[in-house]
Amino acid sequence: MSPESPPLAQLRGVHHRYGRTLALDGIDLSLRGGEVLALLGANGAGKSTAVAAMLGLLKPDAGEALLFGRSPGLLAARRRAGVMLQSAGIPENSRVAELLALTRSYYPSPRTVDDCVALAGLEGLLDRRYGKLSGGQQRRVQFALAICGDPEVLFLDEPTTGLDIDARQRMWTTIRAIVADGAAVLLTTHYLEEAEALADRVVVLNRGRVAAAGRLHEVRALVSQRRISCLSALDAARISTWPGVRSASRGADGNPARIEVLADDAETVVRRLLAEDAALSDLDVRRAGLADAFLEITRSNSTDRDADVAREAA
Ligand SMILES: Nc1ncnc2c1ncn2[C@@H]1O[C@H](COP(=O)(O)OP(=O)(O)OP(=O)(O)O)[C@@H](O)[C@H]1O
Repeated sequence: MSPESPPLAQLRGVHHRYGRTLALDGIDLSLRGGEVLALLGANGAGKSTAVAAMLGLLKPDAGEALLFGRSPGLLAARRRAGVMLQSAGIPENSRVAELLALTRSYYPSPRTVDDCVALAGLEGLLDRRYGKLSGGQQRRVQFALAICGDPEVLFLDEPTTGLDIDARQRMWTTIRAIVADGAAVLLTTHYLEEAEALADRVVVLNRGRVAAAGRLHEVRALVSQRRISCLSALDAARISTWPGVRSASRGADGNPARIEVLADDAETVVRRLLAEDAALSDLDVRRAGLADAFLEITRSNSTDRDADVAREAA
C-alpha cells in the first residue's frame, strides 16, 4: 500500500442528521488497498452511519461519499465491494448453500464455495437453514456472504461480536489473508484488541467527528502514559497519591501480589517504587495500549467539546 494510491472508498466533509441528532459532523475518511482501517468510537459515535454513507445506503445531508471514485449507489461500484452489517436482513428459511449461491451470482468472479466454507468456517453448515443457526454461526455465514465475491473493498461492521475465541481468531486470520492479497478492509469494532491485532490505521470517532486518526502506533503514542507492573507489598492506595501517578491498583490480573500503576512520568515513579521497596520484583513498564489511548482521546475530546458548548452557551 502506498499513501499515493487512490482511495478505494472515501468520505469527504460528510454531515448527516437524523432529525435533531447530528450523527456525522464533517467527516473525512479514506480507505486504500492493502490496509485495514479500524473505525472506533463509543456507542452512538457515528460509525455505522459513516459505513452506511460509504456504501451509499444513506445520502448525506452534505459532503460526498465515493466508492472506487464513483457514486457508491452504482451497481458497478457495489459489485466490487463486500459488506457485513450489524442488521443482516437475511431470510431465515433459506439454506446456507442457497444464500451463498445467490450472493456469489451477483459478483463477476466469485470465490469457489469450498473457499468460502474454508475461509469463513462453514464446515457442516451448508444444508442448514439460516434461522436455525446459532448467533455465532449466523455471523460466520454473514462473513462468508461478505467475502464470497472476492471483493476489493470489504466493510465489516462489528464482525466478531458474538463469536467465540476460536471463531474470532479464524476470522482475523482470513481478514489478514484477504488484505495481504491487496483488498482494503474497513472494520468497526468495540474490541480494541481486534483493532490492535488487525488495523494498520485507526480513526477514532467521537460525537460524529474524527477525534484522532493515524497509524496504529501513532494513535497509541498520543497517550504518553506508561503502565508499570510489579510484585510489591507497597500500598496501592498510597501510590495513587504520588505525583505523576494516574491510578494504582492491586491484583488487577488476579494476582494479589501484583501492583499496576498508570503513570505520566514513568521514570520518576519507577525510581520511587524501587527506593521504597527493596524487595520489589518482576518490574515491567510498557506504553499504554490502544484501550488507554482510546479512553484518553474520547475523554479529552468530550471535555473540549463540553467546554466549546459551554462557551457557545455563555
Ligand atoms: N435511523 C436512525 N434514526 C435516528 N437516529 C439514528 C438512526 N441511526 C442512528 N441514529 C443516531 O445517530 C447517532 C450515530 O449512530 P450510529 O449508529 O452511527 O453510531 P455507532 O457509532 O455505529 O454506534 P454503535 O457503536 O452503538 O453501533 C446516534 O446518536 C444514534 O442514536
